Amino acid sequence: MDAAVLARLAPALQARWPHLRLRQPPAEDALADLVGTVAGTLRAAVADHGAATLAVSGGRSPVALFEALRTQALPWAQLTVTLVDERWVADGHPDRNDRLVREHLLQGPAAAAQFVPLIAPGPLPTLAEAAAAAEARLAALPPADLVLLGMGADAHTASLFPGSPDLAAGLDPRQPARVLAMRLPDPAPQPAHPRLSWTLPQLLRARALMLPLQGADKLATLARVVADPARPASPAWPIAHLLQQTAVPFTLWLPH
Ligand SMILES: O=C1O[C@H](COP(=O)(O)O)[C@@H](O)[C@H](O)[C@H]1O
Repeated sequence: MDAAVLARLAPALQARWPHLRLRQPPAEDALADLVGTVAGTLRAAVADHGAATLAVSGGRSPVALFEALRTQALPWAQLTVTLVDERWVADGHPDRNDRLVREHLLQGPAAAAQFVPLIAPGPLPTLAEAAAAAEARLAALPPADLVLLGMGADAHTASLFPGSPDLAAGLDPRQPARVLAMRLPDPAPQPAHPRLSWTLPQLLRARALMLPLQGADKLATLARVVADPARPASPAWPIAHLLQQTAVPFTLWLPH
């Protein structure tokens, strides 16, 4: 991404959404800053109420964070880890977000954490059955102490995809469901599996939201979201629904 566009992004974000907590550490400190903040938030939650719930995103971006986080001295046995979205594809498939979490986060001492996948291991249920089972599993969990969000270059977050026929339901502030089946828009983004996704109200039950953003394409998208003069929180920009809200502290990492 053009350095000049990046230089304008942080001030533009802060002007539009002054409540956002922006972090822009030097490149060599970026991962340590992110891991330290995540670990500190989880330790504080355990100190406060004896346990912590961390909800993570899938995709490829979190791999470095997961591999660094799992080396942290955390009270792993007091942690519950879950996912904000899942791809509806067979158990063990390389595109499954739970596989990513098991392989890159829940290793070594971190394996002591309780993991609550959105789709149970075993034969793949129908999408509707998977959504109903995920709803029941999430209902049994306390609100997340921390949600680690991801964002696609199309401005989706969790699996709230622009153009999905299920997006309006997912972004409805009165939506009672914690998780919904999300059919993909046409043309479908890759990997083109239908999804399960946390809804906006479920994301906003969290105590903290964090988004580490990297990649020129995603920064360019964010620049377009901020520059939308009329309605940044439109169905075209699912991420903006989280950036604009003031109920839950939102920390955003930008590259330096
Ligand atoms: O499909 C997904 O995309 C987003 C972003 O993924 P990335 O590969 O660009 O990091 C991710 O946050 C979401 O959990 C995932 O299912």
